Amino acid sequence: MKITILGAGAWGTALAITLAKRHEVLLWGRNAEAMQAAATTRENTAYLRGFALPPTLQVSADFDAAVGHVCAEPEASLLIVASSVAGLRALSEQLSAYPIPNLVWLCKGLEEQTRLLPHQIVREVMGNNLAAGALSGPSFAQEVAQGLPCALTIASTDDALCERVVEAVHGGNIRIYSSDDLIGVEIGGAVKNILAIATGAADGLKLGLNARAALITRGLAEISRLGVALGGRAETFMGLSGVGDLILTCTGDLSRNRRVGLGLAQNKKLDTIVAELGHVAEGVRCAQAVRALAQELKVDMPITNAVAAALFDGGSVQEMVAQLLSREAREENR
Ligand SMILES: NC(=O)C1=CN([C@@H]2O[C@H](COP(=O)(O)OP(=O)(O)OC[C@H]3O[C@@H](n4cnc5c(N)ncnc54)[C@H](O)[C@@H]3O)[C@@H](O)[C@H]2O)C=CC1
Ligand SMILES: O=C(CO)COP(=O)(O)O
Repeated sequence: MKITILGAGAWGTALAITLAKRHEVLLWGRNAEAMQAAATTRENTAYLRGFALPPTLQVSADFDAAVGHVCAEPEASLLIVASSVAGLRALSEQLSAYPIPNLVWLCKGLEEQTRLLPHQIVREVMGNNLAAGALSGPSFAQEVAQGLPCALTIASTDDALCERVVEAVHGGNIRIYSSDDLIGVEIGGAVKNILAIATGAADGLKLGLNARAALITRGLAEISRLGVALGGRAETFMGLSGVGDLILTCTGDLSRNRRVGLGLAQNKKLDTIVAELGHVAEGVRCAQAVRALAQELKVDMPITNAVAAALFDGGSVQEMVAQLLSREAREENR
């Protein structure tokens, strides 16, 4: 199969390395100099240092050639957008000029200004008729690049697209499950990043494993409440893109979002933490949007609110913890 991956960040590069073992893969990045260097040194030093790009993997900064790679054979190709949420709209607009056969995106979050989920951005720009979906689930780029086992969910209402993604990605050490609950899968992927910031902060403050378990569990309740209010299905949040990715991101030190929380606990400034990461932390970008959406829908999301306050309202993580602990007692399942 011919596969183009648009976006040569950590995740796009890791997936390209993996899929190039089985398919004709082209990895596109917008920085021509960096792509030229990656093509020559066979390493993406800016985003995924230490992992060799397979000799068969094509690397390019030529957008037209990258999209042409998959448009020529629509029956045997897949286009994957691996940018951050912030880049999805611009890339969708660029793609509108091409006869795209099918499209998958990997980003997790809400668009900051519009509060839209990735599938809503794609539909707004490219219309409803495109075969499209989100590939999500617990998947640290570095582990996937190493070839370690991983399970993901492809979410789309288009069965043929799900089959195409299974054909392209399932196999070796990667398992792909399908779901038609796009809202549920995308809400799980977006909100877990905010909860990973909270858990990183709690761990950084050395609040203990009990606190960590409580945050993850009550975080799952927040994801589920918001997701159901938006039309997602409760069972989705018990799956890979819900509790699966939540556990990974809250507990794994490879998580950039968790590292934001750890940095806040050291009283570092948010700007400094983000600059040191060198990668996107989507939880920072969408915490305000999720807080506003929850308020609008009257969904109770105290952990999300506390994280947004610590990030943007001048609060400290110590205050965040105090605020959460001072809440009144309540029934667990309401
Ligand atoms: N790194 C990981 O382990 C995983 C990341 N994700 C998600 O995938 C998305 C990308 O993550 P990473 O690759 O890790 O981020 P990264 O920070 O390593 O790279 C971000 C990529 O997005 C590109 N980008 C940003 N704005 C763009 C624009 N306007 N036009 C074109 N490209 C643009 C950057 O050039 C870069 O290639 C995020 O939404 C992240 O939450 C999902 C699963 C795993
Ligand atoms: O989504 C991820 C793993 O599934 C990566 O999480 P971070 O963006 O926090 O590193």
